[in-house]
Amino acid sequence: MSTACLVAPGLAAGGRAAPLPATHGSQRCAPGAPRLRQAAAVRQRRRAASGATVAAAAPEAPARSGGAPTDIEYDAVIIGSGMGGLSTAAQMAAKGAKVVVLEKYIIPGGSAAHFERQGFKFDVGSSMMFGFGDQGTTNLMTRCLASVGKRLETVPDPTQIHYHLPPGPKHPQGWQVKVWRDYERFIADLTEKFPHEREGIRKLYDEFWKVFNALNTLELKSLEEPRYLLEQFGQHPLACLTLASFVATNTGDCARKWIKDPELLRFIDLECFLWSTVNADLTPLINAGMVFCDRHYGGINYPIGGVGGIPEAMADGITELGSYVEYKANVKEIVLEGSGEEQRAVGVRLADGRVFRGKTVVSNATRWDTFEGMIGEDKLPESEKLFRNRYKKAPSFLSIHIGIKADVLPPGSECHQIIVEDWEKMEESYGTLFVSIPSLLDPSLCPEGTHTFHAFTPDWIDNWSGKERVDYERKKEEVADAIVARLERVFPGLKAGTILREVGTPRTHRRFLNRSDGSYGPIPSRRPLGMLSMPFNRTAVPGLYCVGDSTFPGQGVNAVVFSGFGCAHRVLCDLGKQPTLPGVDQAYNAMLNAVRDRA
Ligand SMILES: NC(=O)c1ccc[n+]([C@@H]2O[C@H](COP(=O)([O-])OP(=O)(O)OC[C@H]3O[C@@H](n4cnc5c(N)ncnc54)[C@H](O)[C@@H]3O)[C@@H](O)[C@H]2O)c1
Ligand SMILES: CC(C)=CCC/C(C)=C/C=C/C(C)=C/C=C/C(C)=C/C=C/C=C(C)/C=C/C=C(C)/C=C/C=C(\C)CCC=C(C)C
Repeated sequence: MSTACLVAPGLAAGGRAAPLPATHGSQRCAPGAPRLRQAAAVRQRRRAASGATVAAAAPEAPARSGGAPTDIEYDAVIIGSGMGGLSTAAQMAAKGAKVVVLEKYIIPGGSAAHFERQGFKFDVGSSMMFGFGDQGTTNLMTRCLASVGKRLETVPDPTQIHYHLPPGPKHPQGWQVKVWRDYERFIADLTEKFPHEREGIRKLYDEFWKVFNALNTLELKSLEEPRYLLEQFGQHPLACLTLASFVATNTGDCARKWIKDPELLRFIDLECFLWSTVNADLTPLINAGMVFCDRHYGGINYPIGGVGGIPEAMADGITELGSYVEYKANVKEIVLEGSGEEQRAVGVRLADGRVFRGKTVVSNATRWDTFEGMIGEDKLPESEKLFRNRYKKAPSFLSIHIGIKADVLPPGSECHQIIVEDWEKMEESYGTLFVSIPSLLDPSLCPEGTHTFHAFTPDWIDNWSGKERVDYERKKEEVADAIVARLERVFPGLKAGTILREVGTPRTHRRFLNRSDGSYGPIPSRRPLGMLSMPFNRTAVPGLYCVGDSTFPGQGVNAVVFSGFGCAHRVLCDLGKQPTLPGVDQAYNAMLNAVRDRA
């Protein structure tokens, strides 16, 4: 059985979990409450929530599907209800636009959905949630939900990650470190492992704060829109100049400026790899600033009832604002009208023959699926050829969802853990093991005395191609057994304590998430020019926009939500629903394209 074929969504309603105090300078966070107290509090809040009046996610996700009319022209026809597509729809609907989101699957969320088996609720993919803070401007999840009148109860995670690391010259037995929500505690623990790098560690992580503090002052909108940029430069010149000075920088350059120890540099590579799937040299510094600081500022927060509650709440909010989310709507073609340079996207055609017309079309599918599948390889614009030279598909994942007996977990286990046994194999298939146990934060996800345990590791579709059903099923179990055996080092008794297990492969991801080769997203084929290499939302086809992890800033739920904020803003300007500066707009975008073509 595959990872994401049947879903019974259901989640809690209720008020927001009490935020942890933030103070680094003024912005660092205290560690979360002890686990047991926290779990009891969650149960109590869930009980209270059943009678709560706070606007929150409603459980019946796909209930409103099926009613989107085909006889109107939408402001935007949005392909895909991943968090990129939904956040675009939410921002547009909140500004009074009429949109329709067309989703091939039966529920919203894409990589950020969840599914249920025998009383265990599992996240399909995403489980480490950034952007749920309630201060600043980088709390994109909170703000996106709020734009459609929703707010989810979340549980603060006291750590972002517990790393289990391989032996090295300074640590012949291997070593461990936890990224605490409390910034100073994390820095102190890391410094204890590398006392000779005390100053470098502080300087490097302080550099990330410069980026984050700048981002956290700006209103976050489309970087393709000059009026907004000019306003931001006018209101926050220092923040904008700081970001401008970092736009072309990668994290590796910055790391080597401050750190010399090769083992510590490998750790910085891993800090990047775990979310960007590439090492520090290929990871834009601006993205790193966002990830390495928001985990201490807004913190990592788990939505009670499961990650899939986020897209469900968004879909509800969008429909409540008079727009539409349509499931089992498989877009086969982007309809183009006109000829030559005049050709523009005017709608989409579904597999069942229905046509939805729009003033604009926004694709949340990957760029490969959008241009190969829905437009045609023969019509590939030059800019997309350039994209394919610069970016390739990241591997997919092998996913093992396990329902386990609670006593398998060592006392004090953290929700998110990473295991690397050999630095040389970190980036290889099956090299790094990722573990997520969200029931540690939200016990409502599974029966009492059990936990939901999701282990995953990078894997390529080629490892699974051309296999007959029986061989495919056998290989799935063999590979999963080998990974479970390796996990036993950290979780002794995992195999014996397994109640149920389901294995998903890159083929599963391709089939259910509709992502080319099941890929996690684009990764640079060569050193990128910081954030400048990745395309924004406009495409070379007039009227067609892309959103999601094929656009700046790339993979990550909060990242694709940012791309949704940017996309909605750009589309609304192009529709004349938000102010822009027409003459300057054209010149600015021509200049931006010229710079990016050379990037
Ligand atoms: N934080 C974590 O722990 C974690 C883990 C895994 C993934 N992620 C990230 O979550 C992010 C979510 O990304 P996203 O919004 O860009 O994409 P997505 O893949 O989540 O969503 C795309 C949606 O488009 C739909 N779709 C594709 N082709 C279609 C078609 N022809 N017709 C109709 N619908 C179609 C898919 O079914 C899917 O629902 C990704 O960046 C991923 O890397 C995060
Ligand atoms: C004109 C121009 C261009 C410029 C000028 C200057 C300026 C003003 C600039 C500005 C800029 C900006 C605004 C930017 C922004 C940015 C952003 C927002 C970014 C964001 C990012 C984010 C990210 C990247 C995120 C990510 C995350 C992720 C991916 C996560 C993941 C996770 C995982 C996978 C984990 C798992 C683990 C375990 C389970 C263990």
